[in-house]
Amino acid sequence: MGISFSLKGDFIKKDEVFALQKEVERCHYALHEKTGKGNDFLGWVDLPVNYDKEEFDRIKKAAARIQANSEVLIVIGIGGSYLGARTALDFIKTPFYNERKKDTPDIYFVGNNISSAYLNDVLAILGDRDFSVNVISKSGTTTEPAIAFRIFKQLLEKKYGKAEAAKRIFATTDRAKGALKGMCDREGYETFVIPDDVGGRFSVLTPVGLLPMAAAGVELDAVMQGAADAREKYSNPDLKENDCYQYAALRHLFYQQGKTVEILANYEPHLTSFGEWFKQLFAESEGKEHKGIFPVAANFSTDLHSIGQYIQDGLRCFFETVLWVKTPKSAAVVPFDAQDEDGLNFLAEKEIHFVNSKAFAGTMLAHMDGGVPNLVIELDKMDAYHFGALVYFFEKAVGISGYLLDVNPFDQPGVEAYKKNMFALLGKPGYEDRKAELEARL
Ligand SMILES: O=P(O)(O)OC[C@H]1O[C@](O)(CO)[C@@H](O)[C@@H]1O
Repeated sequence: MGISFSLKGDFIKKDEVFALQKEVERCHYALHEKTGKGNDFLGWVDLPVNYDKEEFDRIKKAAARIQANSEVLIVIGIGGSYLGARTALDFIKTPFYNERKKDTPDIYFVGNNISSAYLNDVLAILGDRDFSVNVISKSGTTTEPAIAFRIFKQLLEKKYGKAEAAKRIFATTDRAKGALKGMCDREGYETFVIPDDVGGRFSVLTPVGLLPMAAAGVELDAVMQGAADAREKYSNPDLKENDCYQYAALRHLFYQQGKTVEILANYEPHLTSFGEWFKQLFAESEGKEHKGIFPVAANFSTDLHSIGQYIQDGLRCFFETVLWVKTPKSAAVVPFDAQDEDGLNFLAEKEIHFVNSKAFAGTMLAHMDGGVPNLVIELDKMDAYHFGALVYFFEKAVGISGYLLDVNPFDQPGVEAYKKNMFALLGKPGYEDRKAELEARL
């Protein structure tokens, strides 16, 4: 499997890492034997081999129907009900997926913010093209997707009539409970299940991520194979043999040294949204009890010209994890220029990826010289197989890392605070006292 991991420099000695063997082993067995905190949300551990095959086929059939009758697929969801599919398309296809000539529908993601301007822009881009909707919400009551669903459901019904609209709505939600599930049963929408034991941020390999991927023509079998191979590879409790556990252990050691921020850096714009997915996975899993590494993402070399200064010379409170892709999706060379006014002819006819690789190596050494530890995850390429594998690598790593930190990595109670305030300020019935108290503070 084409993923490798290494610690660069000597910020931490190998022996210090391996000294965590017993601790890591405890976390490993807590995950695999389901005896740790949040153990009712461990469905993702065996998901790559233990998933509903009948539903998997149904996803492919639904995707084929969407491809046949829709020029656009509107995907509605937020957080884990959105970021996995978004990053899969960018990673496996391209961030220019919608602009590319293709025989699969354009895909637009809505319901991941509360901006009327964003919604209006998507409506304008959609125009009068034929479309379908995939609404994704485990709870069915999340404000952002619920508002968007109202809008696109009404648009579908106006355009096609209620019966035909119902055939164009695909809902990915809880098996039995929730507002969305109730609506699906009543209206006859085709539904796909977010398993009870898989939380939102761990749901990319469920129908949450798989239906939009399939609609875009991604080979789902390759995604699942990558994840299954990663599951196998990272199931060894021996820290010396397990790259994923070494990554988790190193994060823990850096955290103990006061490195409270992790920058996930990449050198491919196809990985920008992977950084967004990573941020949710780690922030919701570890940021609790006033503990946890704060995850941020950076896109190099772009951001070397913005936050690069801070990384080199600012506070020393972070470490970097660099995602490096060995083989780019396509190649190009630096052209020769007879004038050579920019002095770049020494690079003429050289691969642009070669230049990128030297930017990566040079940056890593500069940042390490500046006191920033570097971890490197090397990926052979960006395809469906490696996407599945990389997703599993990070999911397993955050499980171990969260247990090392002694938090429940599988809940997210803190997310409720803003929702309660928002509902109170919006005047939701039942929140009257809170509304008065909050308004007095504004
Ligand atoms: O699928 P739902 O229930 O709409 O929730 C969306 C997201 O909201 C959260 O519950 C809180 O951010 C996430 O964990 C989840 O991914």
